[in-house]
Amino acid sequence: MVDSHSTPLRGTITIPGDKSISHRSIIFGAISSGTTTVSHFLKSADCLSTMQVFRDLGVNIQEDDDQVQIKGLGLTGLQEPTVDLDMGNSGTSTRLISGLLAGQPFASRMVGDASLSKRPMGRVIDPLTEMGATFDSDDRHLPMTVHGGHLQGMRYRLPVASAQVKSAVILAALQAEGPTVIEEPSPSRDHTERMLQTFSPQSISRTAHEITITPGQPFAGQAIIVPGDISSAAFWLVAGAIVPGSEITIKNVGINPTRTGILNVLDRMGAQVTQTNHQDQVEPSADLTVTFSDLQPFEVGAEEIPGLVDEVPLLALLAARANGISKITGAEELRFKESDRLQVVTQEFKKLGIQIEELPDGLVIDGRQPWHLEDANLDSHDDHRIAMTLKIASLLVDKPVNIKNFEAVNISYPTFMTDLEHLRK
Ligand SMILES: O=C(O)C1=C[C@@H](OP(=O)(O)O)[C@@H](O)[C@H](O)C1
Ligand SMILES: C=C(OP(=O)(O)O)C(=O)O
Repeated sequence: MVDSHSTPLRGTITIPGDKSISHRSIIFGAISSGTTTVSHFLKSADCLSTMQVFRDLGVNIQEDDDQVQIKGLGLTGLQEPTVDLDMGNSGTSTRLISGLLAGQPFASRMVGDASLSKRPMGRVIDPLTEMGATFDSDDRHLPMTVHGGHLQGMRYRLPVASAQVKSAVILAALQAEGPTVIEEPSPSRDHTERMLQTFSPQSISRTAHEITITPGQPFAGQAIIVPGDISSAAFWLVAGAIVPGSEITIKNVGINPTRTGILNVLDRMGAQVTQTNHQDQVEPSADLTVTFSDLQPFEVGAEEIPGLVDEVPLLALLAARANGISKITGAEELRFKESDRLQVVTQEFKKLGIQIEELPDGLVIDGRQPWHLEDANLDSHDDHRIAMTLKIASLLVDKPVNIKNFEAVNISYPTFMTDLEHLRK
């Protein structure tokens, strides 16, 4: 697609529902008794993959605009699939559903697209095997068949701070014999824990560093309202902070503290972001308003990465507009996402003339150097977050640029361009 120099972004938008919470609402709805209704469900390709997988496991799911109704079958009511379970592009679907299927009395074969088939699955195969499931896989990648087993509870310390791995172990532990205790090296997003607390409060207890799962408890269907996705809001928070003259309000954004790392970094940079209209249901939310401001450089290290893991490409863009050298380290996990996001951000930002250096575990960016467009053919590498980051970057380029496979935005934010057009008016 072709773009030209942009005007300030001004106005108010309501962004789509949170991707992580939308996936989990289907999973917990499916394994509960009774009906679960989900409002403001994210109808993006990733969440539709999760929805189709549960239909293939025999669950009745009805859709009406952004409302979804799930008729739960309980933990023992899922049916053996007669087709391959297609996870599309979604790491979250694959890893969380692997945990659930690890305890089911049948075999399920999971497949995915080219990008997902390159992503590591050993991180769920190892703990789930330790609990009693068995896996056939292509060198610990998709396609992968999980043979559900009779699971035993265990004590497990996560080797990486990953909400997907933690959630896979939680979903398996609900079906195990005896309790499971999970220790986290540093806190990752806790949507699974909060949802479990809502659907089945007796199943979970937690302290600052440990989660204990008690199997065999009842699950009751719920009415879930999904807040806006802070990882989608982040594109507008960054756009508002870097495009001169901008002021953007984003309504009803999820501000779970395990997800708000981007707000902390913006604050340290001197960006102006205000919060109003706080709500607190299963997940806290607020309206966020950002205004253009001068930005100071920042440093982000390993301990902050889990709270902003999907926002690292956007942090690189913020750094490229800051008045100094910024450094991101401890981010090697970025190499295992839809693309190698450290390598791809470096490659694509260099085309914009941004001073960026790739580290084994991060990035160094000098925002003081003016940008010079060196190559107008940008490439999303089929990665939704790269596509949207490059689109926001292109707002500051006064020549047309192309973004190859921009359609990747459909993975998490199908209405991204509609919201951009609204803010440009
Ligand atoms: O649990 C989740 O919903 C997610 C966890 C994160 O992945 P990791 O668990 O691999 O860090 C994140 O990058 C992904 O977009 C969504
Ligand atoms: C990494 C992401 O998602 P997933 O792991 O579910 O593919 C993402 O949305 O940036």
